[in-house]
Amino acid sequence: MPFRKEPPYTHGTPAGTAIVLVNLGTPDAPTTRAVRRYLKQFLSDPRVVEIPRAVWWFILNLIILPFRSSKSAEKYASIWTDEGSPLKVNTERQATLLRARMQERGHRVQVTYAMRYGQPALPDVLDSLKAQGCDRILILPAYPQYSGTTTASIFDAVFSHFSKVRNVPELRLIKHYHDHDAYIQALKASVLAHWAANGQPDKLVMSFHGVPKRTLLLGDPYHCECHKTARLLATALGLKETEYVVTFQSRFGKAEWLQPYTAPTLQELARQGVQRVDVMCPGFTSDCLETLEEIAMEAKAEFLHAGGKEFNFIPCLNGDAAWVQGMMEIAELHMVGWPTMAGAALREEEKKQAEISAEQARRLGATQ
Ligand SMILES: C=CC1=C(C)c2cc3[nH]c(cc4nc(cc5[nH]c(cc1n2)c(C)c5CCC(=O)O)C(CCC(=O)O)=C4C)c(C)c3C=C
Ligand SMILES: [Fe+2]
Ligand SMILES: [Fe+2]
Repeated sequence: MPFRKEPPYTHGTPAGTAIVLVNLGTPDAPTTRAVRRYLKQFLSDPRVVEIPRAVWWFILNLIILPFRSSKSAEKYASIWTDEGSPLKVNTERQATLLRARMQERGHRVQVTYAMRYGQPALPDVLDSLKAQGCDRILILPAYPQYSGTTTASIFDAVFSHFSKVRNVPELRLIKHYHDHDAYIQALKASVLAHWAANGQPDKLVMSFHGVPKRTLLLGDPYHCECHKTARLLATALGLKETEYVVTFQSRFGKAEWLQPYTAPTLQELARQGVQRVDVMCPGFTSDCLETLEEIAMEAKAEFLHAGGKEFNFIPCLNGDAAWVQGMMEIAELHMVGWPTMAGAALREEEKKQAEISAEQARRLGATQ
C-alpha cells in the first residue's frame, strides 16, 4: 500500500486539536450541471443506496441523473441566497460561531467545517488540518440521530482518508446526540420563542428525514433515535401525546420508507379539521432544501390546499445561541482528557504559576 510522504515529526512541537463540523453537502450552484455532479457523488455512495452496484449504476446514470437533476436544480434555485446554498451558509456560520464560543471559554482548538459530498470536501479539510499540525481531530456530524446512511458514511470517509496516511492523528467521532440535553433544550427554546410570538398550534408536527423501511428492519437505529428525540422534546415542552405527531419526509424512489409520511399526514390533519399546524424538522440542524422547499413551501401549500388554515414552519437551530452552546457542550464531552480543554489549560497555567512562585520564594529565601 503506497503511503504518501509526510513531513517528519517535529519533536517538541505542541500538537494541535481540531473540531470538524461535517454536514451532508450541497451543490455548488443551482444549475442542472452542478446538481447532477452533486447527486452523482451522493447517490453513488453504497451507504446511501443499498442495492447491487451494477443494477444501481444503470438506474442512476440512465434514469435518475438525466431526469432529476434539472427538477432538483429548479428547487435549489427557489431557496438559493446571495451567499449560496442555505445548507452551506448555515453550516459555515455554525462553525464560525462555535469557534468564537470555544475561544471565549478558553479552549485552544481549531474549529472548521466540511461536507461529505461536494465542497469543502472532507478529505481536503482533513489534509489541511494535518498540515497545520493537528494531531487530535474530533468529528462532529451535523446529524443528531445516527443512521448508517449518513453518520456512518462520514466515518467511512474519515477512515478511508486516513487509511492512506502514515502518521494518523488521534480521532474521535461523535456517533449521535439525539438525546443530549443541550440539543433538546436548544430545540425547546426555539419552539417556545416561536410560540411566544405566534401562539400555540393545534398540532406540532416533528418531521424527520426518512430512510427506506428496509434499513430499520436490517438494524439501523435511526427510526428509534428520531422517536426518542421527539418524546424528550414533547416532554420538555409539556405536550400531551395528542398534541404532536412524528412524521418522515423526503421519500426517494418507489420502495416503502419510514412511515407516516409528512405530506400525506398534513393533508389528513387538514381533512380532519385541524386548523393550525406548526412544523419543525429536529433531525436537521441547518435549514436546507429539505426544510425550506419541501416543508416551508411544498408541504405548506398542500396543507392549505387540503383545507388547513394556518401553517407555520419553525426554522432549524442554525446559529441559535443555545445551539452553539449545545455544540460546545457535546464537543467538550468528547474531548475529555485532551490537553486543549479549558480545565487542562488552567492546570497548565496553575503549574506554571506554582513554579514561578516557588522560584520567587527560593530567591526571597536566599536574600533574606
Ligand atoms: C437516496 C436516498 C436518501 C437517503 C437514504 C437519505 C438520507 C438522509 N438524508 C439526510 C439529509 C439530507 N438530505 C438532503 C437531500 C437529499 N437527500 C436525498 C436522498 C436520500 N437521503 C436526495 C436525493 C437529496 C437531494 C435533494 C433532491 O434532489 O431532492 C439534504 C439537503 C441538501 C441540501 O443541499 O440542502 C439533507 C440535509 C439525512 C439526515 C438522512 C438520513 C437520516
Ligand atoms: Fe437526504
Ligand atoms: Fe426533498
